[in-house]
Amino acid sequence: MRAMRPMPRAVKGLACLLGLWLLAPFVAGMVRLGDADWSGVDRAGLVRAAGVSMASAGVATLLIGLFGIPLGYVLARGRGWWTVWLGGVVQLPLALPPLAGGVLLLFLLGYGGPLGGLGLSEHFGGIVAAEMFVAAPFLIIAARSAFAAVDPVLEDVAATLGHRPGAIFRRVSLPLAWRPILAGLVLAWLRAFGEFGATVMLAYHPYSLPVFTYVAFGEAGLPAMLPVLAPTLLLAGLLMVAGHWLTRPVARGAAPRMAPLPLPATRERAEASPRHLALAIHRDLPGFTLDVTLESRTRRIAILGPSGSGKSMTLRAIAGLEDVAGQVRLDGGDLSPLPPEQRAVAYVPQGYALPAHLTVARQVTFATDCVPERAAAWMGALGLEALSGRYPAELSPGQRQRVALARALSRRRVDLVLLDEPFSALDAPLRARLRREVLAVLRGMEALTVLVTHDPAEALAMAEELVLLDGGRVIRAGPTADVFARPGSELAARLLGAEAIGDGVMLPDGRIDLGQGVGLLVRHPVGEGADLPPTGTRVRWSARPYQIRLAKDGAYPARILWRGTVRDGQRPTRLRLGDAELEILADPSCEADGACRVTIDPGCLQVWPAA
Ligand SMILES: Nc1ncnc2c1ncn2[C@@H]1O[C@H](COP(=O)(O)OP(=O)(O)OP(=O)(O)O)[C@@H](O)[C@H]1O
Repeated sequence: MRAMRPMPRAVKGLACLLGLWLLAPFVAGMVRLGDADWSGVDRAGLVRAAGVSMASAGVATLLIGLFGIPLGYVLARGRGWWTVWLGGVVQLPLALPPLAGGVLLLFLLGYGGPLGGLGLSEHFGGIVAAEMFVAAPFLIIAARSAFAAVDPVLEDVAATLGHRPGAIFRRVSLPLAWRPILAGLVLAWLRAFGEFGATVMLAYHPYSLPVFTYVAFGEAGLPAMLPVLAPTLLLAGLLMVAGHWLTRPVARGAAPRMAPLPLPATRERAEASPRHLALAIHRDLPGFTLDVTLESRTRRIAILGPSGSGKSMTLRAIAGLEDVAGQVRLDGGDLSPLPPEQRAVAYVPQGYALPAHLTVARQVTFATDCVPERAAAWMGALGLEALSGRYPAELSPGQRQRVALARALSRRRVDLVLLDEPFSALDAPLRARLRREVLAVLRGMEALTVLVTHDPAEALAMAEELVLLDGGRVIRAGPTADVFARPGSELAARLLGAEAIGDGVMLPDGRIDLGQGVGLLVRHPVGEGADLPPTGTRVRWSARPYQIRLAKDGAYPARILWRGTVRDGQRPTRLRLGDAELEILADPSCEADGACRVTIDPGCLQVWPAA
């Protein structure tokens, strides 16, 4: 459990003062208990009035809950002027003195009013109507805040798992918001139970408990009040205790048992055929425009880009969760008109989106078309079996990420696997193992995978095609090896991890003239010399710092300019190669100094025309 942080003294002092002020009238009443006059109390009338108040408050609260919970949801999720207007309207009864509220209700429900024919005036129904009017805002405001606190991404992910809006409301939004809503219902009942002003205007008869108290006060004065107040205090106290009990933390539910089967990927399967994804999507936001056009025939695409470049938005647009213009086509079929629950996607969002009220086992089996055996297999493969009864709050970020992965991959039918940084919270060995396992499963699936990542190595390991995004636009796309070899711009090269960058001029034999007689050999993955910038073009080139190695028999002469201290088993070393100065990570055991030779694999070089 989290350690308690000390509270500021001033805050505690102010809180206690208000608590004392609220308690003071009760103490004052207790002190006067001895003066209570029980003789003149109409006990039968008191019991009747208490019954009327309990029943009317109960009916009013039921109706308030039935209509107020949906209204709270609409206010929390709705957009536009009418939600603002509606939000103001529901607070009006709070702003009015209850007597004024009663007068307005009389205009509506009294004799001659538009709803006077209902005959609610001087009727039990009138008490309920008055209580609803004054007590409803308590529940609506509580429900609106409770729903607003539910992360909309949880609802989005539930939609991608096949749940329709009604089911999402019942299975995600309502359970997550339930405890504050229950507290709102208790408050509404208490307010309805104690309601006097509006009731006395609309329905003086039959006596509710507050009206009975008022009448008794008028007839017998203060000494008769204590016996009359006793049931009020008792009932209110009982309800508060019941409310506290109802809103206590819920007990842990038992996890369903599942018999694990081997993962689909462990069965030998040939890699499925490529799929055709065509994107032409556009979205204008204040300060950001997403404009992605992309055509790809492959099985696994990685989207790489700096933070805020639109990677997640693109993924969400493919899932149908983003309000974009344009089209998302898969194998020629237009997905754009389909809601997320009909797009057959396995979506792993960045924040994992695990509803707090479901155990790990229930999270993993949450999809409408979950295959329980597959879920069990994934739980085993991802090391989640021992955690199956835990709630998300009891998991580490890495464990939550694994649950989100298992949930997405346990669906029966998946056309698109959409992974938003699915391995980012995992430690390096687990990340490497999971990458391998997930890749093996993806190879065996018919689905097309779109992976969002910051990690060029992950993109290289997992994707056949690579898309580089910057500022909401595609700056380079193509086969992964091709994009790595020809990033096309310095920005793209840096996104791919280029750090050692030099200049040169293309020579006719597929080499780059680095100056001082050094001709750097470049091999294009598609074929020797193919698709290289034309001879004479000024180019920039790069390699990763660890891809330039000091070696006695290296192909190129170089000069060491500076050697740093060993860090993480490598020594940062600056050297001159031709006219370029490069920083590399050298093997610390290498003692070379001054003149040296280096080797660079021609296949790892990235080349692009200088701007
Ligand atoms: N409601 C909004 N109004 C204005 N801009 C928005 C809104 N929502 C998102 N953005 C902007 O859209 C851009 C793309 O967001 P997105 O989440 O797709 O980025 P990303 O590339 O996934 O970033 P990261 O790698 O940090 O997750 C960001 O620059 C963000 O500031």
